[in-house]
Amino acid sequence: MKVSVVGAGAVGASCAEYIAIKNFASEVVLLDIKEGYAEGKAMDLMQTASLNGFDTKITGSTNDYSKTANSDVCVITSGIPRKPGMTREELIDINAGIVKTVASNLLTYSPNTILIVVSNPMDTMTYLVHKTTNLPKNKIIGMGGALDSARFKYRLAEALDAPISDVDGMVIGGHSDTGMVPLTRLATRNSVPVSEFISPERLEQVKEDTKVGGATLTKLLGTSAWYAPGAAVSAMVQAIACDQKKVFPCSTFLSGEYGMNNICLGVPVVIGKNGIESIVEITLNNAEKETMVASAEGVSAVNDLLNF
Ligand SMILES: NC(=O)c1ccc[n+]([C@@H]2O[C@H](COP(=O)([O-])OP(=O)(O)OC[C@H]3O[C@@H](n4cnc5c(N)ncnc54)[C@H](O)[C@@H]3O)[C@@H](O)[C@H]2O)c1
Ligand SMILES: O=C(O)C[C@H](O)C(=O)O
Repeated sequence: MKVSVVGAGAVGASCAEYIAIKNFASEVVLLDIKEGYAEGKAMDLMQTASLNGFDTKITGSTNDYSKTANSDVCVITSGIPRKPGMTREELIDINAGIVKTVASNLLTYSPNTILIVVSNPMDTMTYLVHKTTNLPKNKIIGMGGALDSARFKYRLAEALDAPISDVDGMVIGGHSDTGMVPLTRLATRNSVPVSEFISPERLEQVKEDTKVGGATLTKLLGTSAWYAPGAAVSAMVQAIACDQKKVFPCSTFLSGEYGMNNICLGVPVVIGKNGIESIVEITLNNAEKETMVASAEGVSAVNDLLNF
């Protein structure tokens, strides 16, 4: 399995590191536009190999896409991150141009690859890749829900004073401060609904803390987060590499599923060797459906700002 990661910044390097540490890929190519940067990150990471016990070969490239040729999976993390006080949507002008060019360059050398889109505003960037490439929809996957769900579980565990491994939960909808839909009704502690353990008010707080998870970290760090984003991408790449057929909420192009069309939005999907193997349509209650519709309206409004 060969994986290329474009953007050797905070998220790209973290993603490469987690992929290597999990030791399922033979090769990871890091590519960045900044001279020498990806080569430096790759060398630094390779010098952890004997310490961390992995055999994955990590190499770096300054904008030479021939090095990414025949990648099974490509990850797009290139672009600018937000600063405190900004929304992800404010990144659209700069990142749309970068994502469009990067996707096209990657596909020149790896026409059959599976593309994972990370750059923000992620649902709109995923939609842009759909509209500007010929890749089938199962091969374009937006990463947001896996990260948001990990943050949801962190907040649930905190509220329940439980180990994170005891809780389960999922966030669907748009990857934005207002568009996320944490499915509190379906969250469980060891198969028991979390509402058995905490009050409705505390559960509402968990939901709100989850939705602003990225903004909270951006305020603390001065730029957006990278460890959990990198781990989330690596889990998705592993699911493809090992044909795990795991369910992750991912941004995918909807053609009627969940009553939506012509939009990329976070819904549960099965991830395996073909990328998105299937979209899982779960039964939502009316309140959840309404929140999903509002979330989709928010993403569509941002999509409308794209100039293809
Ligand atoms: N979807 C998610 O859940 C999620 C999570 C975290 C970050 N993000 C997004 O990922 C992106 C990257 O975040 P980061 O913290 O790694 O930023 P960063 O600034 O640390 O890294 C971005 C890298 O992209 C490179 N780059 C810019 N233009 C390029 C081009 N045309 N070709 C190749 N490389 C190019 C830059 O040189 C830089 O090294 C941001 O848009 C951020 O908002 C998304
Ligand atoms: O919050 C951000 O801007 C980056 C990313 O989308 C995240 O959720 O960490």
